[in-house]
Amino acid sequence: MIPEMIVSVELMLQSWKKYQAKEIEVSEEFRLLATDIISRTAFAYHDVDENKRILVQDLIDECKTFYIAGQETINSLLSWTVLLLAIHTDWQDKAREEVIELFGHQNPHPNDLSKLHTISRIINEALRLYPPTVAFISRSEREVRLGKFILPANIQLFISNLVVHRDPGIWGDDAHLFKPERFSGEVAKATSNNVAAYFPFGIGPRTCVGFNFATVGAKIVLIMILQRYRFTFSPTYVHSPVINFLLVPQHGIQVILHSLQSDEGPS
Ligand code: HEM
Repeated sequence: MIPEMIVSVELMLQSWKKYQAKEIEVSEEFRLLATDIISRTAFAYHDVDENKRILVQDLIDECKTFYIAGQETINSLLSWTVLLLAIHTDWQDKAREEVIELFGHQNPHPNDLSKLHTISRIINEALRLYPPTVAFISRSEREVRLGKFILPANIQLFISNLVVHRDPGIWGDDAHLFKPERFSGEVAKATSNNVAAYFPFGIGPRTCVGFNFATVGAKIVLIMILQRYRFTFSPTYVHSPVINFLLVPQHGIQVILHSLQSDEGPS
């Protein structure tokens, strides 16, 4: 899965060469990238045993689910993360130092992805402030006590992680600020022992099946961008997060790219 992800990112970065020192709208770029990554990874199933092959109708259904659940969520995560790093260039520099220390200018190696502590904290904090899926619905199977409330069986609960993720009672008075260092220890420490207060991928038995795919994918994309570019906030950007099913930037995300190396780029 990782080699296919790397090919997709390389193709995107090839096309970025024409934006050197210019503004680029990354949100649309990441939408196309996410489509390409999912196409290359999820649907290359060609088992020699015909009985094990996926049925065409099942394949179509899986395609719909994965494209809908996966494409825009990854796009949203990458877009907000790039925006936050374009604003907080100190964190961008720290992330790049970590990348260069681990991978130099080579493509990322799967074995070392777990050593990316700074980038993991940045992704966690981006998902806290801008969770792509801001809310989801669960159903109570039986009567249940929730704090001072008794919830009857069979009701639908609208659960918003966005609200909980920004609650100063849990995260402190700086709940609205980008501070990846919150995640330098356990989630329990960041949430004052309310581990269930951080759930960008949902919670419980229906938690997101694409969690690993999305976080590994996001790390690879960020590593490969950071190796090649510094990016800064563009004055044309207008901050307008809107909930259009997912949390998206209404007017896209414009940043300025500054190339860090010759036209050849990393090998
Ligand atoms: C940053 C990226 C992503 C975020 C924030 C995210 C978030 C979520 C959330 C909040 C849920 C609902 C969990 C619940 O109801 O408790 C969910 C479910 C799901 N996600 Fe993701 N997701 C992401 C990426 C992906 C990707 C890449 C895929 C597949 C390629 C995917 C596939 C699914 C599927 C199939 C479900 C339904 C699981 C079920 O109902 O059993 N997601 N996701």
